[in-house]
Amino acid sequence: MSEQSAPLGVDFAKDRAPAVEPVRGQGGQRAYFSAWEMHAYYGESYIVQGVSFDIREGEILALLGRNGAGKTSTLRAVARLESPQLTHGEIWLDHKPLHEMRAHEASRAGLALVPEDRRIIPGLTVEENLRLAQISAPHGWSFERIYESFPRLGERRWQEGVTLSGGEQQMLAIARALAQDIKLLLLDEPYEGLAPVIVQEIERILEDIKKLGITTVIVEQNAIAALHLADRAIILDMGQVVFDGTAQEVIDNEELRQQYLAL
Ligand SMILES: Nc1ncnc2c1ncn2[C@@H]1O[C@H](COP(=O)(O)OP(=O)(O)OP(=O)(O)O)[C@@H](O)[C@H]1O
Repeated sequence: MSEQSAPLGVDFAKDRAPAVEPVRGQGGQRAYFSAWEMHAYYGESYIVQGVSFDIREGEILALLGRNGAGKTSTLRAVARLESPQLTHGEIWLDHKPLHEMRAHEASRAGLALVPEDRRIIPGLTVEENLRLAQISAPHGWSFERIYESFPRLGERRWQEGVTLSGGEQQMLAIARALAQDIKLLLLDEPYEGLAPVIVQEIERILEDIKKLGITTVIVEQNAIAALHLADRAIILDMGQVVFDGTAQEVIDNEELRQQYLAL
């Protein structure tokens, strides 16, 4: 069966329609976001091996681990991209079953992935890239608000997006997510390959996003920077969750950092 024609691939979903969100949070509360027992494969390669985590509304979660631990794969599975293929598990966002959706439906349900390679559309200006994000309602931030928060983008609104510097492209990728009405922002290595001065600028933007209470997952090689931003952290190792706690607990636990983050 080709990936294109594959069913949603979540084995439990065959037995239940419509899906009913289970109560799993602490004290019988449903979490705002909940991933439960996600298993995902690239072809025969079993990469995401039973990953579960919850996020409260407005929280920032750092998703950490060494190279190859499965962080990007976990984000991609949550975003419902075709690869890796989710074969089992439940993913709920604000009571909506993402595991029953394809990527474009998950996006409409409020999920925005800012991928590591930023995916700026060639041939389009900064503003056209943003306009594309607002092709269907509901919209998020207005252009005015985006250009106020990202003045560099305002100055370059008529410039072709792919000719921006790496840091400006990262800003455009984040701004494009905010132009939609999002409930969960997934950031994959937002500081990757950027000069320290640009990292500081992106950090300031992410601090603003935090103040606005946008629920966010951040994957970052620069774990210390991510931990300073985050409220909570999970650590992955070989496709499994080996730690789930507060960001401060990771900062304070040198043994844990050495074992799983080489810090
Ligand atoms: N398209 C793919 N096909 C097959 N295997 C893949 C594919 N993409 C990633 N993998 C494998 O899945 C594992 C997890 O990769 P992933 O990119 O999720 O890790 P990561 O924690 O994000 O690492 P990094 O920090 O290096 O980006 C790795 O062993 C990787 O080689």
